[in-house]
Order: sequence, then structure tokens, then C-alpha cells
Amino acid sequence: MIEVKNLTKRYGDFVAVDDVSFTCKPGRVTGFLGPNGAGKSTTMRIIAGLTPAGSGSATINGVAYRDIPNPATHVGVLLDASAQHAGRTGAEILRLSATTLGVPASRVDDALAMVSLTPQEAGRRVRNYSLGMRQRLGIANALLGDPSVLMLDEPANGLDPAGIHWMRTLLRGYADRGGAVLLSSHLLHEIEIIADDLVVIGNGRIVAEGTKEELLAGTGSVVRAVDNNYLGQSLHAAGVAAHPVDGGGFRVEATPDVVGRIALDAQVHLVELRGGDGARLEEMFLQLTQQNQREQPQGVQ
Ligand SMILES: Nc1ncnc2c1ncn2[C@@H]1O[C@H](COP(=O)(O)OP(=O)(O)OP(=O)(O)O)[C@@H](O)[C@H]1O
Repeated sequence: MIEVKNLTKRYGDFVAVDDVSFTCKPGRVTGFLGPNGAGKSTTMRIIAGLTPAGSGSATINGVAYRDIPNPATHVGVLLDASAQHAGRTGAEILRLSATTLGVPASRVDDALAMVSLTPQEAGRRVRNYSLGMRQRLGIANALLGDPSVLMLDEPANGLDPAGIHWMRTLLRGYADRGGAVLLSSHLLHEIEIIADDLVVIGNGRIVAEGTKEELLAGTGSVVRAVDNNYLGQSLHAAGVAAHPVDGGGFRVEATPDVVGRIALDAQVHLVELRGGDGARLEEMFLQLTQQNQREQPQGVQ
């Protein structure tokens, strides 16, 4: 598993990662969610030993990446799927990696099969790959050493909905066999589909953490009516706080049961009434995205 404890990273005066702690457990897919510039890649680069931590620690199965002998057999990492050599074929890239890692060449075919790249596709040069194929190749590369931990930075980037479902199935199977997966995304809905646990980061700090169910469970409701003005007046008259949402209707600080009763009493014709699943998480995430005009460090590379 991955354990991150009180991790901080500064670039000059700028704090890119601010006292971050979380755990990514075996058998679970952990989504690392945050808007652009939140600190996800920096945290992952520190975990993968590519960037030194300022303070705090990051370990994989209890050991810092740099201290793991032959780390790729413990942790598979995909940080940038576009970083593959465009002039080589997918199969060549994997065979070279297998040699470097000291794993049998037979693992190449296993890894290709796991990501559903056909031998024909694996024989094509990477410059002719779609973004989705590059992501698959990158994941195959990460799986080569048969690691127990997978860490993927924005792996669903550029995937269509079918591709995202494919990835969910792959990562679910991997986690069900006991693997721990950490994957990052800046898109709430993308990660909602794939992850079991969520760690939400904004401005370098963890702002929420828990199982997807815990974080998406909302206490309120979302309600829409044919006449939203009348609905708003009725909710107001009943003393219930209601906040207008995009597309008409309200997010209400009361259960669907209470809202349904108010609508019935006021004879409001509803077209939608549901639990406010994820409304708070979504709102928090939107706020984070809006606030994300964080100061950029000057002159620091
Ligand atoms: N080498 C560096 N020198 C200076 N600032 C850096 C460096 N690396 C990252 N940063 C800054 O740290 C902040 C966090 O960047 P990071 O790439 O970790 O964010 P992210 O959450 O991965 O974003 P994205 O979704 O855009 O990849 C950003 O403001 C970035 O500009």
C-alpha cells in the first residue's frame, strides 16, 4: 500500500504540497482528485522518488521508493503517457522495459493482453497511436513487473466513456486481486466512476477524504418543478433553505421526504425529486476549481 505522511513541498515561497497525509489501501482503487495545479502530480512524483520531499514521508509497502530494490516489481507507475518514444512500436517499448526491469519477455504479452492491445496494434509505431492507446500502453508498461501497487497520473485523460469503463474494469480486477491503485484526475465524474476511495486536494492541501459513498452521500435533495418560482416560494414559506441550481430547480437543505410533503401540500407539480447525492462534494470541488487562480511561483523551475 501507499502511505503518505505530512508531506510538504515548497518551490521558493510557494507551497505546492502542504502537509498532505493519506493512505491508499490494498484491494481499493483510490482516486486522487483535485483541480489543475492542486498538487497531485507533485505528490505522485514524490511517491515515485522523482522529486525530493521537503518534509514528511511517502512509502510503498513501508519503504521509500528510492530504497526499494527493483521498484517496478513492487509499484507500477504511469506519470505521463505521452512520454513514450514515438518512433518505437508498443511491443518494442515493452520489450526494452522488460529487459531493463529484468522481467521475463513473456510478461510483455501478458501485459498487452491485460490492457487489450492486440499484437497488430502492439506492432504499430507509437506516433500512430490514439491517446487512448498510449494510455493503455503506459498502463501495460506499469504492469510489466507484476507490482502490487499501481500509481497512475490522469490515466483516463482523453478516454471516451467506453474507455473509462474499460479502465474501471481493468483497475477493479487488479484491486480485487489485492492490488492497491492510486489514480489522479481533475474531473470529479471521471473518478467517481472508477474509484472506491477519494482523496480530494485543493491548493496543496487535503480537503476531503473517505469512501466514495461517504463523500457522495448528501443530506439534502435536488428538486425541480414545472413552475420553479412557485416551488421556490413554497419551500421558502415552509422555512426550508433552497439554493437555485443550473438548469432550474433547487438544491434543498431537507430530505426528499420533507420536500415531497411540502410540494404535495402546496400542490406543486414536480418533475424531479432526488437525494442530493454528491451535491456537497460537487459544490466543494467547483469552489476549489474557481479558487484555483492560485499564485504561481516566479522564476522557479
Ligand atoms: N518544478 C516546479 N517548480 C515550480 N513550481 C512547480 C514545479 N512543479 C510544480 N509546481 C507548481 O506546483 C503546483 C502544483 O502542481 P502539480 O503539477 O502538482 O498540480 P496537479 O494537481 O498535478 O495539476 P494538473 O492537474 O494540472 O496536473 C502548481 O502551481 C505548479 O505550477
